[in-house]
Amino acid sequence: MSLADKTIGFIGAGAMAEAILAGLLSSDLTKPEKVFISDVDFTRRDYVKTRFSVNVAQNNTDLVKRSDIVVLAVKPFILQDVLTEIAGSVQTDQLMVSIAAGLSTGYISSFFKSRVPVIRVMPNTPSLVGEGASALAAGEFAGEEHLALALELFNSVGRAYAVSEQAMDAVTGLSGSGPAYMYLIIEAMADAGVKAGLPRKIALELSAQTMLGAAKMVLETGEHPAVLKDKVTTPGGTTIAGLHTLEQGKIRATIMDAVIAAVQKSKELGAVTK
Ligand SMILES: NC(=O)C1=CN([C@@H]2O[C@H](COP(=O)(O)OP(=O)(O)OC[C@H]3O[C@@H](n4cnc5c(N)ncnc54)[C@H](O)[C@@H]3O)[C@@H](O)[C@H]2O)C=CC1
Ligand SMILES: O=C(O)[C@@H]1CCC=N1
Repeated sequence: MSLADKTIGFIGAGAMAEAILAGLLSSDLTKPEKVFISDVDFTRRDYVKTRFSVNVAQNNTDLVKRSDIVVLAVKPFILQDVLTEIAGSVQTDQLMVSIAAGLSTGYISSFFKSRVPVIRVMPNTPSLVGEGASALAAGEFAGEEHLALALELFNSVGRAYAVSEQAMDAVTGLSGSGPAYMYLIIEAMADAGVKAGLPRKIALELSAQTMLGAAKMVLETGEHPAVLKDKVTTPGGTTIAGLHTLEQGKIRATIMDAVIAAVQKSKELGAVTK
C-alpha cells in the first residue's frame, strides 16, 4: 500500500499541518480530494481549505471516520482532549501519526482499547517548502508497513529518518527547534551586512542564500563541514579573521548549549505524561 491509496486527515490545521500539506500536495503523492482537515478555529480551517482545496470534516470524529491515516497536529496540551474525543471511533486498520512534541507513543496508545498503530514524528516547519527534516519512531503496535507509509509521507516534504523513540528529545532540540536558530543567524548576518552598508533586501537574501548553499554543500558533496570550511579560508584572509571572532565568542559551545537546553526542555515536557 502506498500513500496514493490512502485518505489522510489532519486534526488541527495550524502552522505544522499547513507546512506538511504544502509540501505533500506539491509532491503529487496525493490529491486534495484525498485529504481532510478539522479545526475548532473555523477561520483557520477555512483558510487552509481555501488554500489547498482539501475537504473539511464536520468535527474530529467525522474526520477519523473518513481517514486511513490520521495526523494529530494539535498542540501537546490539547492532545489529551482530542484523544479522549476520538478514541471510540478509531479502528485498528487506521494509522495514527502524532507530531506533538514530547508525547510518547505509549501515552497515545493508552487512550485506545485496541492495538491501534501509532507513529510519532518530529517534523519541522521548512516542510512548507519541501525542505523539512523529520524523524519518526514506531510505537508498539506499528509494523514495518506503517513506518514505510509515514516515511513516504514525510519524505514527500523533505528528508525523513526512522529513529528509536528514545532519540526523539534529541531530534526535537536539534531539527525540530533548529530552524529558529538558523533564522537568528540569518538575521544577524543580514544586520551586519546592513551595518556595513548593504541594502536590507540584498543583505537578507545574500545571508539566506549563503546558509542554503552551505547546507546543500554539506548534504550533496558528503564532505565534512570542516573540510568545506577550510576551502573557504585563505591564509591571512578575511574568513579566518571572521572565524577567529566566532571562536572568541564561543559560538560552538553556545550552539551546543542551545540545542541541549531544547533537548532538556523536551524531556521535561514529555515527563509530565510518562
Ligand atoms: N511549530 C513547529 O515548529 C513544530 C511543531 N510541532 C508540533 O506540532 C503540533 C502543532 O503545532 P503548530 O502547528 O505549531 O500549532 P498551531 O497552534 O499552529 O496549530 C494547532 C491547531 O490546532 C487547532 N486546535 C486546537 N484545539 C483543537 C481541537 N480540539 N480539535 C481540532 N483542532 C484544534 C488550533 O485551532 C490550531 O489551528 C504541536 O504538537 C507541536 O508540538 C512539531 C514540530 C515543529
Ligand atoms: O517549540 C516547540 O516546543 C516546538 C517543538 C519543536 C518546534 N517547535
